[in-house]
Amino acid sequence: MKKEFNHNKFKYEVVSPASPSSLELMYYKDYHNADGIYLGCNEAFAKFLNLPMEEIIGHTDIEILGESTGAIVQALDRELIAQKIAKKSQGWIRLQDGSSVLLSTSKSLIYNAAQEVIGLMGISINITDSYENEKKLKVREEELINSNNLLHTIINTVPVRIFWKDLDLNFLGCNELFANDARKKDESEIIGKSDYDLSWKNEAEIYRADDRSVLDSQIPKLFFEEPQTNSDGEEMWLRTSKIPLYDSENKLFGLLGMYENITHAKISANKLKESQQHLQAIIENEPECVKLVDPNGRLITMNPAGLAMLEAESLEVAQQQTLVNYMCKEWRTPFLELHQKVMQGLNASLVFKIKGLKGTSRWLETNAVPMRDADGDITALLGITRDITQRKKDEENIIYLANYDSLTQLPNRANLDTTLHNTLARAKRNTENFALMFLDIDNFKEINDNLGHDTGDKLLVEVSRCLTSILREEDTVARLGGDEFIILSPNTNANGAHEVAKKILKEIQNPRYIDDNTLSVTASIGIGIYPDDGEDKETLFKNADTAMYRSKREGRNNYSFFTKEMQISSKRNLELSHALRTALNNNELHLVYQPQISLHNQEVIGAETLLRWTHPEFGNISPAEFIPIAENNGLIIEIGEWVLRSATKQLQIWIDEGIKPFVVSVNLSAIQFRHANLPESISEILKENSLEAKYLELELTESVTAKDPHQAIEIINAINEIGVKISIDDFGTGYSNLSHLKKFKIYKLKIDQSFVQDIKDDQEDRAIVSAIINMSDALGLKTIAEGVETIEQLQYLRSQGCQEVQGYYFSKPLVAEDFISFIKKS
Ligand SMILES: Nc1nc2c(ncn2[C@@H]2O[C@@H]3COP(=O)(O)O[C@H]4[C@@H](O)[C@H](n5cnc6c(=O)[nH]c(N)nc65)O[C@@H]4COP(=O)(O)O[C@H]3[C@H]2O)c(=O)[nH]1
Repeated sequence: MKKEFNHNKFKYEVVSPASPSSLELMYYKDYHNADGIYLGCNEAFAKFLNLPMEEIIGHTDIEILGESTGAIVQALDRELIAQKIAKKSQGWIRLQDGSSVLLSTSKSLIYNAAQEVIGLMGISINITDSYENEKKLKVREEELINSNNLLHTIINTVPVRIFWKDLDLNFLGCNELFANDARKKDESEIIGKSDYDLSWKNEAEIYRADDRSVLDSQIPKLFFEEPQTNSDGEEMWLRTSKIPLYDSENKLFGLLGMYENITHAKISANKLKESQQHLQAIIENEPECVKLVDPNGRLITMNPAGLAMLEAESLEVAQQQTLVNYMCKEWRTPFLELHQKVMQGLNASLVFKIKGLKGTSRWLETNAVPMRDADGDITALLGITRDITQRKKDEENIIYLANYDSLTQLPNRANLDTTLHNTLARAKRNTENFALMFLDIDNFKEINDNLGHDTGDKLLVEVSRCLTSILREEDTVARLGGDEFIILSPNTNANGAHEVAKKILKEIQNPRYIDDNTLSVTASIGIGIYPDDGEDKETLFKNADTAMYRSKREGRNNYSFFTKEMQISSKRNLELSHALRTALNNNELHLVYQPQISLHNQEVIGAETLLRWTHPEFGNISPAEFIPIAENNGLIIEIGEWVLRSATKQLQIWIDEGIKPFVVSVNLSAIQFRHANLPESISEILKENSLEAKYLELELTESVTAKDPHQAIEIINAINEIGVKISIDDFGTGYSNLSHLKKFKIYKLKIDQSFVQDIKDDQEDRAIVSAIINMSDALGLKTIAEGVETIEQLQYLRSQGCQEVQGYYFSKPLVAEDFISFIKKS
């Protein structure tokens, strides 16, 4: 049977006293039977469950809280009842609306008189909110701890010294690095101390002044550099920032200071600055231009030497135009190419010409390299530029000197060679003619010798001017040296050359007033025409030269074209010249002797020695042909000596053989005559052959003595001193000066055979012969006539008082044996 529960009483006694607290949930349940029917609860409980009282009282937990929560509550209740203990517990329960609440519950058991548990009373407090608050608080606390830890870690990890001070400038805290700098264990030894208490006492006042200024102004002072002395007395450099500190109410309570030790950086920076200054000083004083040009070709900077080259008073003035505008036009593109090359990372150099702001032109040579930033990107062109104007001038001068004749400023041989080379190439290409002329001023040596080299030089300059003015622009006049000029006339045939040569001969004769002398000169010209007279440089040169000699031979003041006949003769000349070199050794030379007869008694009084050359291939070659060749190739000295030696030797042999001594005359070439040791050589030869000097006579042509009469007198005197006689050959053909003739110690004049030949018919020749004999007589000289072939000639000569003769009339030149027979016969 169900035991009735006096719930009204219970309600009064148990629920009421607790009811003042609206937070406490009170209830009691009947557990007389096991279902735990609610017998009562307070308003708060009903409100908590959001149920009217009548839906609670008389109902079980399963009915009120639902199957699962109700069963759990009932199980807990039953556990208490079984254990017969009251219990305070906390636990979540899930309400019918799905929400969960945390209840702090105290449950007490209700006994009947028989001490049997008949019910249970519970008081619960909904602590869900306080639990949540507590949880949030805990999270915040943890966050705070974490951020504190983080801050602490940061403060002690960053490589920056950090400290903070109060308004009295005492330390409130610091990081480990700061404590370390102050040689303290940690911040505990810093807190409360001032800068005066730390190792940087000396700087304390500076720091505090900074602190005060930050606190007074409440304006942060950032990144300033200041010194510090550490406890070891070493000076350090700091980069410091100081910031005012505010509390949560925005009230200033101190300052935060941070600094980095920048001693190393400072030293490096100082060193860098120092070396930069050093470098700057070098660049400023560098005599070469140092410049930086940006990628767009604008001048970034330039040293004074560079500004001077641009004739700019300052960098700003120089920067008013882009650098390329200073270049002379033809150098702008190469300069832009150089700039581009450097901007692509290559080194480059260039020689170019600029015009400065004041108009001065300069040659410059630049070496340019790319300048890169820390990332390796090219930011500018660095150029070192030197002024090479003088070098260029020198080079031009050298090129000029190498190509132009310094006296006349005409192209020289080297220059002519190049021009000739080009003219040849063009003429070949276009099948054109051109003329090459050799021009030699007639008797220039006499002008030089008589009027002096200065006058000679001035004359050459005048002649050069004359030639240049006559010729076309495309013609070239070159001076080869001395009085030799070359005229190169492109696109000119023989007719054209003919006109040019005529014009030159006419104009060159114009009188010129030089150094108080009025000079009128003539010239001899030789002309070669391409391609007829030579298809290459050498042949043309040679042939024009040959033609020029023809002009000379033909009396000067004229021009000659090169001819086939000259070509043959020049070929033969060349061959003979070669053959002559071996003639002596091959015994191809021998002497013949032509008797000289006294008209007084018809006796042989002498012999003229004449040279003969018999070549195995060319046969007998006339001395008139080979002597000039020997003179040209220099063999005349050797051959002349051989003649002298052989003739004197032969005479001595004859004398030794008992022949009555007579005089042998030997022809002396002009070259032999002027050879330095002629007198010594004659003495030696005479000595060698033990011949008395009086038996030797030397024949000189008139021209030999005419060339340099003063020198000729000296040589003749020296020969006379040895005792050797001298006669003048071919007299009458040259330009002998009678006054000079008197001074020469000669003893005989030889009348040239050209006068003798026509004596019979030519009145003029007769007059000349007669005049020579008379003059010779007057000067106390003997006369001999050569080339006497007829009795008429002989008679005339005798009638005029000529003393000696030689010629075919008496005998041809004879070999030694025949000559001796001739003597013996006569
Ligand atoms: N028509 C004609 N000719 C006659 C007559 N009598 C002599 N002759 C030639 O006339 C030339 C005279 O010699 P030259 O006037 O000294 O002219 C010489 C002389 O200048 C030069 N010569 C010859 N031998 C020597 C030498 O050993 N040394 C040098 N330097 N010159 C030489 O060569 C020239 C020519 O010599 P050659 O041919 O031997 O010619 C010789 C001689 O053979 C004559 O009655 N009628």
